[in-house]
Amino acid sequence: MADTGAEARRSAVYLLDQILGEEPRLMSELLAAGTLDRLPPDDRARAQRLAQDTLRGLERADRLLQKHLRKQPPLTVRNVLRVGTVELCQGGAAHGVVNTMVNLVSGHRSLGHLKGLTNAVLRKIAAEGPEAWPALRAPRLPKWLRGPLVEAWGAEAIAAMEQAHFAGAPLDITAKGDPAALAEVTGGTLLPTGSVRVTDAGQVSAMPGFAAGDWWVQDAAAALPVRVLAPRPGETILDLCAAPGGKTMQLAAAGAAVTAVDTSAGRMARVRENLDRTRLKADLLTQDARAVTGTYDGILLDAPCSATGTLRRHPDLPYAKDGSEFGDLIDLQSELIDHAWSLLKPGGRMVFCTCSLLPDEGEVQVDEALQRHPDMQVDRDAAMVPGVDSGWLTAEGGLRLRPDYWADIGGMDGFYVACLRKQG
Ligand SMILES: C[S@@+](CC[C@H](N)C(=O)[O-])C[C@H]1O[C@@H](n2cnc3c(N)ncnc32)[C@H](O)[C@@H]1O
Repeated sequence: MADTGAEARRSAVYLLDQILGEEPRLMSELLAAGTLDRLPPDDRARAQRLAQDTLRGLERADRLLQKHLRKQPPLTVRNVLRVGTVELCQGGAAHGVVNTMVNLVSGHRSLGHLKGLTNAVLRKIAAEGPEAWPALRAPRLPKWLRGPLVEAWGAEAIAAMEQAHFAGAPLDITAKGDPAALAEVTGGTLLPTGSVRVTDAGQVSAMPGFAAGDWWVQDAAAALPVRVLAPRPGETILDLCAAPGGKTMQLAAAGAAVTAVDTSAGRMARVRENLDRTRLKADLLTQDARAVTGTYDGILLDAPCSATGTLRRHPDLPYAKDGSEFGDLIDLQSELIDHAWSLLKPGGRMVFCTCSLLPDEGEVQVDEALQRHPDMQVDRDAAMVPGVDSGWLTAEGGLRLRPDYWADIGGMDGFYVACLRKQG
């Protein structure tokens, strides 16, 4: 009989070998390089889900496995055991999971001799893992990231964020038109801030209204910067660091005259595809935002950042990164703020945002920008859009969004958003 899960499991192990290997790679890079392209769509989705679930539960899986391993096997076998453990503990049928995993190891050129070990260990996990799993703590962030985050938000908040990371994320979508109608058509829930949340979505491109361009995928927190900017029809809006274009589509759908800028030609091609599908218009410039000229009524600066707010959706990031690039990103963000400010009309407003949990990429950036630009003020009222909790307002007047907020309805990505007004 054909082993239906074999290809997806083999590919999940391959993804983990790359993400957790000596030269760690991000899942997004691996997917963009076509790693899973040869698989049919179902297997591709399953491989990705298995790899992500395993990364979310890695600490728990390793805890259970360590009892049965006298010494660490090679990385590929460890990853076979990890994927198997997570599947078994999340209700996977023991026979299918164990058989496939043993076959994966026995068919491997240099690891075949470890098939007995794989079989023995996974049988023990199948017997005791599902009961032990829920009692284990939510996996912790690696030290390099946990340290600065505990310093910023305190140990209790970080424990709550780790729960949110472990829980993963539902699918959030933004309507081109009426969000209440979209919630009805998709069977989703209308969130207080106007996004629609869909649980158990299945294949996104097969959902009603996708092909017609009625909506796009965008986390509820990521949809807030444009709501704070509140573009009006006909206004000239510069969208800096625009790809893949979630916010560009929001700006264009509001009727603004949008100029969208990004350095990456590959990512800009995705903005074009997204605009074409949704039948929305924007002028696209593939260049460094620091070289843009002209003046604009409003600016959205969604600066490149550590992306530490998106770990619910990107559990590979804490493993594939080590924080060594934070300093350069922080410097780039302040250069982008300074150049963007020079392009804003007097009386205009600029929304600065990052999908980061680090204050150095949010609150501190704004505090420092206020020192450098005497004509800059934070517009606190602009941040209070419908559905936003006043407790999310920060001392300097921005919004701090965290993955542990809205815990009872599925959380949100971590984000920082501030509306900066230029004196008229
Ligand atoms: C956080 S993502 C933007 C997400 C996007 N605004 C959206 O809503 O879909 C940051 C983007 O900044 C771009 N970027 C990085 N450095 C840049 C620079 N110096 N000038 C323009 N874009 C840059 C990256 O290519 C990346 O697409």
